[in-house]
Amino acid sequence: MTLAAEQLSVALRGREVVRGVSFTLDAGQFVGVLGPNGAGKSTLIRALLGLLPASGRALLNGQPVAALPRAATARQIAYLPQGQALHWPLSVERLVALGRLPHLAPFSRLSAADEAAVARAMRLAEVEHLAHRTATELSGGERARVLLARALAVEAPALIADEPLASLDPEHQLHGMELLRAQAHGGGLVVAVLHDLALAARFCDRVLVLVDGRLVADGAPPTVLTPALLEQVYRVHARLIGDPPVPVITKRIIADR
Ligand SMILES: Nc1ncnc2c1ncn2[C@@H]1O[C@H](COP(=O)(O)OP(=O)(O)OP(=O)(O)O)[C@@H](O)[C@H]1O
Repeated sequence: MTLAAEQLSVALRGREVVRGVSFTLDAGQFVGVLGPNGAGKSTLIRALLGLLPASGRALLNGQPVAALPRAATARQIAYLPQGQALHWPLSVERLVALGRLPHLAPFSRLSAADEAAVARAMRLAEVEHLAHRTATELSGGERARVLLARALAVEAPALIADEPLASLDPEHQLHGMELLRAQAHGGGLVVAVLHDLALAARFCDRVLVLVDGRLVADGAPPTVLTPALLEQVYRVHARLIGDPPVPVITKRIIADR
């Protein structure tokens, strides 16, 4: 499994928000996508998935994503969008089972293998105890973990998660990162948009940093997440602690006016 961007650019309402981004991501990697609010991370991901018109190319195993049938892409890449709202009062188990849709023929029922994938995903995401709850009645963090389970239930070779840690408590953030890393190190490709730099440094194999739509850094966290880069990118001071080094944000840089 490889996922690549070749000079990928996206304009929204006439403004270029992703600008000439190129990289190749391989199976076995846990890749963090970092950058300030509005940098273009979600837009880049949606363009990679072929969900937005873009110039340049997004390539899945060397094939242009834009030319692939949507169902084929959905079987290859599970997508967990940012902050998804739930509208239907489905049980959690049925919501997670929606992750199997890309594998099902129209109007067909879940096979035993589909049921097993749903059970596996719920176990991995530690949401089995929520199975019979109504999804619209979950807390924000519970909902986030159930939606992660739905993405895991796809059992796709790649998983792209847009801010999967948002609204998770510290224990579940750690569990989420362990789970995503295990998926990658088990042979998958995992890409996650993250704002927690310390967790990205601890868990990711590689980080991509976007600023104003451009890819400004790409590499292993210790080489990328230096205090100098964090000053430039996020306008914060940071200290590195531990080995491997993990950045701790200490204060904002207030520009002189
Ligand atoms: N539908 C849209 N129409 C016009 N502009 C948009 C649209 N969606 C996003 N944008 C703009 O594109 C830029 C990039 O947005 P994007 O959501 O990709 O950023 P992001 O890096 O994911 O941010 P965040 O960390 O805040 O989630 C932002 O300036 C945003 O306001």
